[in-house]
Amino acid sequence: MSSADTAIELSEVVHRYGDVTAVGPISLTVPEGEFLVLVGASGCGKSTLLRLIAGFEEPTFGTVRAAGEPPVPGRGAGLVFQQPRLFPWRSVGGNVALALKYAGLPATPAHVDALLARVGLHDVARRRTWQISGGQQQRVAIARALAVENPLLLLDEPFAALDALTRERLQEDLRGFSQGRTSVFVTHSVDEAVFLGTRVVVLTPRPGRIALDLPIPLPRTGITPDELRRRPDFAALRAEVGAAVRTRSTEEVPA
Ligand SMILES: Nc1ncnc2c1ncn2[C@@H]1O[C@H](COP(=O)(O)OP(=O)(O)OP(=O)(O)O)[C@@H](O)[C@H]1O
Repeated sequence: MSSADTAIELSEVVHRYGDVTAVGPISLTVPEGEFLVLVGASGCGKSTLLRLIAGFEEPTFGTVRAAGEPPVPGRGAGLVFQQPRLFPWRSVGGNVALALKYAGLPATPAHVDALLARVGLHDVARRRTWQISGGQQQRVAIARALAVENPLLLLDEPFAALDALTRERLQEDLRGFSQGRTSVFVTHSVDEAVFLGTRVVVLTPRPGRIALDLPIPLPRTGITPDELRRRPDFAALRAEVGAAVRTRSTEEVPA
């Protein structure tokens, strides 16, 4: 693969917090346009890996490259967390406008409206963030992440705090928002991983290493979520990922 096709490259990455080795060694190449999902037991280092890719952490050993360069926090990547982390003193549109400004882009009402329309929020730009639902707040967080031009989307359990129906709807829509972009998504949910990912990586318990690296060759268009979930190959992939998560969760891996 040429480096032009590589969005993210981790080479022999180890990350330690003091004496605790949280991650690694991990080597991983993520091609452009891939939707990579990281799954694993609590504390196995998924968020640490995402923070390394975002440039919020520096690896103790090894190298991390995003678009061929060491990642710079706040540049080139849009982040979405479990909590929407919106500014309550700003309107919905004001939150998106701030992200556009921060990305060095014009924060005109037309730009803001276009981003909100992309995440299905056509008519809430003037509302305060507490006047919209939790699912809508998370859509604003996604719009804000999409404000960066051609962003790498880094999502850390973004739907974990939502009710099941809202979560399903957002999963479905995220498949659309992320089309043509590179995404890395962290979750505990095996079903969510197989539904969203074009590739699923299961991590071992701490220190997080790759236990399973599985391509997900399921159709992404022209099929309803219900049809997709009813396919035998969806069930088979879910079983394979589930087995890897359970196996690795019960083994003792020394720190
Ligand atoms: N800032 C920190 N200082 C010290 N230890 C940390 C720090 N952040 C994370 N850790 C430890 O590193 C390990 C990996 O944490 P991390 O949050 O990356 O795991 P995770 O897989 O995302 O967990 P969860 O699924 O519970 O969110 C854990 O043992 C955690 O306690």
